[in-house]
Amino acid sequence: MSKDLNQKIYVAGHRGMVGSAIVRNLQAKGFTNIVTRTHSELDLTNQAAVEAFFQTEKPDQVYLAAAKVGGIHANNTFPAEFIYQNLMMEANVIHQAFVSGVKKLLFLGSSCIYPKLAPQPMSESALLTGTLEPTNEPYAIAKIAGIKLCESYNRQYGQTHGIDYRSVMPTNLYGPGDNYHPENSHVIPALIRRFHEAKIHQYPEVVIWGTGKPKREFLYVDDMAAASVFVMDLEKEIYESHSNPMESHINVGYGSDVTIAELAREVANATGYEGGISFDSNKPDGAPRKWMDSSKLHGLGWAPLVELPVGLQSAYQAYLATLKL
Ligand SMILES: NC(=O)C1=CN([C@@H]2O[C@H](COP(=O)(O)OP(=O)(O)OC[C@H]3O[C@@H](n4cnc5c(N)ncnc54)[C@H](OP(=O)(O)O)[C@@H]3O)[C@@H](O)[C@H]2O)C=CC1
Ligand SMILES: C[C@H]1O[C@H](OP(=O)(O)OP(=O)(O)OC[C@H]2O[C@@H](n3cnc4c(=O)[nH]c(N)nc43)[C@H](O)[C@@H]2O)[C@@H](O)[C@@H](O)C1=O
Repeated sequence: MSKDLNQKIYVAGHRGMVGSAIVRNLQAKGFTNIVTRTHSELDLTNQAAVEAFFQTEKPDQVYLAAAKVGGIHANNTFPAEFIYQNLMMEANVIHQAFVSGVKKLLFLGSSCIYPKLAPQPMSESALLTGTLEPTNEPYAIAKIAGIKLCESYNRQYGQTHGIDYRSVMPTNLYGPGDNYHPENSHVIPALIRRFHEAKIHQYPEVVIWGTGKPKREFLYVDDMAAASVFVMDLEKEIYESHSNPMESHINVGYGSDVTIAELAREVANATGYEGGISFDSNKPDGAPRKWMDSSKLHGLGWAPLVELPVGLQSAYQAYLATLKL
């Protein structure tokens, strides 16, 4: 692990759920030179602005946790924004990082890069072996492009310029800093909000989108941040001993998954809601299952710490805190 606590680290997306957790993790480890810009200070889709930023700041390391992010409905409703903004942010940041001399970069992708019907659990080698889930194909294509940008810059310039750009593929994430929008968020923040409101207003029933049968694997955001810093800081020889240059991304999962119906009962428990639960099968289910094979990362020595019921309690407390702001 790198011991230089003064190296300049740019965390792109530092006000987002994952970016803010990465900043917390780095600060707890004693890193003192963390560079950040809000979206309004630096629009990462703007090539000239990104070039000027990198030429001025010349960071040593980059965590690329900025992205256009949303749940199944947002992905399905705004496909142009998801593909365009993510492609632009990735191309601008990865290229300008390279041009300005950044040696180490970590790109955050997503488990939706894998085919809709990939064998479970999904290993890194499942990439580009089948058709994607249609509700988030544009976002997934952009995330695959991010992986390929990192791989291509490593292949062409790794030896000559000493660069080492890595990609982590997170499973579905949740925790403090999440987006609680009623339609555009992911399932956990959506259900925390819906169950909380149902408890307060004593609604007899909460409606869950889809059939409740899809399975998802959920990882607490501070575990994701820890995994990101772990992968960034792994010695090159150790990282490469577990990866193939043509398959340089690495999965970050929790280890087990639950059905959406089981999740709904967990969220009801976490929020203290005692009414009924029903399912609206007119809403999309999305991928039937997205269970990650995280054995590569576990083999390198990383494991998650936060179990789902504990993480949901913490996420609920974080949601309640947002209501007092
Ligand atoms: N949440 C999840 O379940 C999962 C997330 N991921 C990936 O993890 C990463 C982080 O996601 P998460 O923290 O949840 O997302 P958030 O939406 O919480 O944060 C995204 C961040 O990106 C910033 N951002 C978006 N567009 C721009 C832009 N044009 N210029 C500058 N900054 C921009 C946002 O700033 P602002 O808010 O000001 O717009 C925000 O700080 C993403 O790459 C995402 O794809 C992967 C799998 C699952
Ligand atoms: C992280 C991942 O996130 C997205 O994919 P997804 O895994 O389908 O994520 P989701 O959290 O939105 O839904 C998970 C499941 O839950 C069900 N569900 C029930 N009720 C609600 C609900 O109220 N809101 C939401 N959003 N889903 C609900 C929903 O129908 C689905 O079956 C990608 O687009 C892509 O962005 C990506 O990478």
